[in-house]
Amino acid sequence: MMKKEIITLTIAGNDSDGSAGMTADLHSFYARQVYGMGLLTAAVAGNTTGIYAQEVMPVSFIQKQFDVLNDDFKIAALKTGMLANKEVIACVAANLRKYDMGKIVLDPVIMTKHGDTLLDDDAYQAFLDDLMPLADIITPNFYEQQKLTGMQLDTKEEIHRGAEKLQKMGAKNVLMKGRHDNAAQSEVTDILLAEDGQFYEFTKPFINTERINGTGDTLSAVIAAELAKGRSIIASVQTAKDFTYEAIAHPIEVGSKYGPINHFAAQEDTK
Ligand SMILES: Nc1ncnc2c1ncn2[C@@H]1O[C@H](COP(=O)(O)OP(=O)(O)O)[C@@H](O)[C@H]1O
Ligand SMILES: Cc1ncc(COP(=O)(O)O)c(N)n1
Repeated sequence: MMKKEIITLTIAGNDSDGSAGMTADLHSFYARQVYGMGLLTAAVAGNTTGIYAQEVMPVSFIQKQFDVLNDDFKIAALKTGMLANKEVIACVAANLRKYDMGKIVLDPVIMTKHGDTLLDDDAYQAFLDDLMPLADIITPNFYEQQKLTGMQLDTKEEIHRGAEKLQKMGAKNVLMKGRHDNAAQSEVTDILLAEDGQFYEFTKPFINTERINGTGDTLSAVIAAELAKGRSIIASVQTAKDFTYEAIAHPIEVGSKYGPINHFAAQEDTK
């Protein structure tokens, strides 16, 4: 009998150098053995030194991708990445309400590691109002946590309060990714506020490297892949944290500056 594949979707921008965005998501889906599909919202012209141009897809084209995918496939889980502006957010939110596309992982992509902006300033409110209530899990990094909560989150207590604020806005589970900007730190701890109101910590050693393009995409894509398989939030986050760590820990030589992470090694080393 033919094997029925588990379909996982990324709704994201493509980064031409393959380090981040849709390409990193598809690498991650493949490595976690789910069938990956890509609904394109935007494309950026980038390499390991930066992003030099970006184009947003017309909303009518994004709508068409939602319609044709839902006509033909049963999607088990999805993640969102670069959504660019409030018109794209409105389109994505309307379709996530219209179609049942399984579990929803919201990765609030705002800025790249080089400091290039991937979401308009006037789109945060739409993100909070229209998308947060639909999320099974949201995965903000340290910078995005401050932007979305409007709070300064330095201590663990403050991070807990910030996570509770995001959960009250509608996200069922909130994963507050840890800081990794201090060369002297020994660990990176991500804090999950789960649906049951409990906090869980996921800790790995800190790796002092500039080759971390696509870490956030990889983490959220693996969470989506594992949720698509029917695993729990906690098990999915644990696998995603382990996978992303292995991918950072085995550097590969691609490009001259802020390189990508290693999905090949992570595939072999993550259970
Ligand atoms: N230098 C690092 N050493 C170890 N883990 C890291 C490092 N950088 C990021 N991570 C981990 O990678 C995952 C993605 O986090 P992050 O890089 O903050 O996301 P983003 O790409 O959205 O900024 C998290 O689990 C985080 O803990
Ligand atoms: C098109 C696109 N989407 C998302 C990211 C975020 O990348 P990261 O995972 O490093 O935060 C990116 N750099 N480019």
